[in-house]
Amino acid sequence: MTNATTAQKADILSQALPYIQKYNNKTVVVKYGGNAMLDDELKAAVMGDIVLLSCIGIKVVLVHGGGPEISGMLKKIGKESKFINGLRYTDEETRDVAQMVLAGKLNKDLTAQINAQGGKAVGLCGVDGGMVIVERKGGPVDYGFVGELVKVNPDPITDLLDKGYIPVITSIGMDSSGVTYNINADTMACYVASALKAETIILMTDIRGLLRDKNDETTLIPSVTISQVPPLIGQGIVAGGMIPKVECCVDTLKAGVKKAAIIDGRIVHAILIEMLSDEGIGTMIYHDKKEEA
Ligand SMILES: Nc1ncnc2c1ncn2[C@@H]1O[C@H](COP(=O)(O)OP(=O)(O)O)[C@@H](O)[C@H]1O
Ligand SMILES: CC(=O)N[C@@H](CCC(=O)OP(=O)(O)O)C(=O)O
Repeated sequence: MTNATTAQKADILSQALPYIQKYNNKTVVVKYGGNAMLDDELKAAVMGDIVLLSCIGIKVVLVHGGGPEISGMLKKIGKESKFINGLRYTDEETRDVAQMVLAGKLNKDLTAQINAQGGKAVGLCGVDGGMVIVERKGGPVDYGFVGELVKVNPDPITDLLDKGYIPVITSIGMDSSGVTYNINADTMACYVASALKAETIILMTDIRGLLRDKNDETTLIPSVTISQVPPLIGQGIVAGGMIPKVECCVDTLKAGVKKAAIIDGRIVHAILIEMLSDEGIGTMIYHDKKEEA
């Protein structure tokens, strides 16, 4: 589009009007993380898109992870990362590293980038304002200091949104006695979007979307319904880090979020294409009966 004439640019802008109207004053949760967050140029473009969405009256909440950066820091201190079902096994030292990397480094870097591009961002994690209360994740597998939801207090987020700020939230929570926990960032995005009853949740990742064969990008599944998800996991088609993503989409839809999509964060302006055009990219997850909310 660099060679577009002024008239073409005006035309594209005017085509975005219905979408701008559709999302005006609505809450949209964007999850960003993984390898899609490692490229500085791409990261700056994503933060620019977030600022743009905020400027056109959309209440954007950015939830971010930083798994590769946590793994990198653990490696520096001589610790190997271990994942079970897409979740990091988090001993106490790993929890401390995750907290430092996510809440200390990445949250402030992303907040700074948005502010530098003219946005008004405030960086938080689930501990701030007692926003995300969790307990140690139960079940047959011990994940260590991985948190599972007890409750979300969305007030700090809605207060910021009402004042025109962009909340930038990372995936550390606390229990009722003040112990902090590591949370998968997709799961955190689900907690936040569900509590806010957001219009849409968009998960940006480093792959085209949900694939029938994860090694073949031509096998993109453009849409699935909630009831099609468990068999996809059961048959091993959805595995690893894709599990918390699809589960996040299903849980948010069940909580009343209208639209959930997994999109390719490596595509420049992927969020704008997804939100402000008819060109759905990636995979959309729907309710079984309602094709489009
Ligand atoms: N069916 C599938 N379709 C797409 N990706 C899949 C699938 N099953 C497993 N994956 C893996 O899930 C990864 C995305 O999860 P993850 O690496 O945790 O993302 P992020 O770091 O962006 O949160 C993909 O890169 C891919 O390797
Ligand atoms: C429990 C758990 O797995 N926590 C994640 C939190 C970060 C994350 O999810 O980051 P991405 O979105 O970049 O993958 C972790 O430690 O890697």
